[in-house]
Amino acid sequence: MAALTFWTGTMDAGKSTLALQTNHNHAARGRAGIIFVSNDRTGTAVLTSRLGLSHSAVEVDDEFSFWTYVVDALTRGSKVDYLICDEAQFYSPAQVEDLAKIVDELRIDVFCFGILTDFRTRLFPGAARLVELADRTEVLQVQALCWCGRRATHNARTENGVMVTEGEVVVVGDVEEADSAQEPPEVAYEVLCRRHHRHALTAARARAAGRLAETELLPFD
Ligand SMILES: Nc1ncnc2c1ncn2[C@@H]1O[C@H](COP(=O)(O)OP(=O)(O)O)[C@@H](O)[C@H]1O
Ligand SMILES: Cc1cn([C@H]2C[C@H](O)[C@@H](COP(=O)(O)O)O2)c(=O)[nH]c1=O
Repeated sequence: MAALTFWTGTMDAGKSTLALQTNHNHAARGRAGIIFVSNDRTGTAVLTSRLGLSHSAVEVDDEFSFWTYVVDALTRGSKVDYLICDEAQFYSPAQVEDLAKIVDELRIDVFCFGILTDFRTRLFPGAARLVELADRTEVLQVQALCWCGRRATHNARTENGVMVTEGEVVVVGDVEEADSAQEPPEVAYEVLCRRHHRHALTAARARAAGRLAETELLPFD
């Protein structure tokens, strides 16, 4: 039975890696899949993992219709057994509804990967619709860690090294450890536990305050 599965986790949790592994495992058994992505941080129409793997993909923009794309492919005689959908938080609710329709009406497996919440801790509309519609929502087992050692649950955005909680929701970027010897990046992300997100206490701020050496850091729980 086809299913809509949503794999989620913070930034840097391994979602794109799992997306590529999922594609590899299904393709290795002769199943035919299509890979979709939206706004990958390395460019257009490519799905990349920080572990170094990458794969060409179909770029999903605001106008894109999953339904039309897949029905066209089937009409042309292509076999489609599954879809891999990365950066799914950027899809619109209507696009997510199309994915559910593809599962139900065309009996194609859909595997989605994306973060749940933005830098303000609010759900992305696409991720919210996925949680509402998915047959299964799974959290990645690999834990991204806050600088304090707790499980990272939130994505923080920094601008010139300072954590911000206001701004455009979509700003493509990477997790980057600010190097004290260099200018901090204009925009970067850092994963934090809830407490340190609430306190806007990034690794750089903690280091500056001498907190990293204190009891805050250990024990890991
Ligand atoms: N040099 C490295 N050695 C081992 N693992 C790494 C290395 N660099 C990154 N990773 C792993 O890659 C993960 C990020 O994978 P990626 O698929 O790009 O994440 P996501 O799509 O969730 O943002 C990190 O959580 C880490 O486990
Ligand atoms: C929190 C947050 C993230 N983004 C962007 C930054 C990255 O380009 C992607 C997440 O990619 P990853 O593969 O999960 O690391 O999302 C954003 O635009 N707005 C945000 O609030």
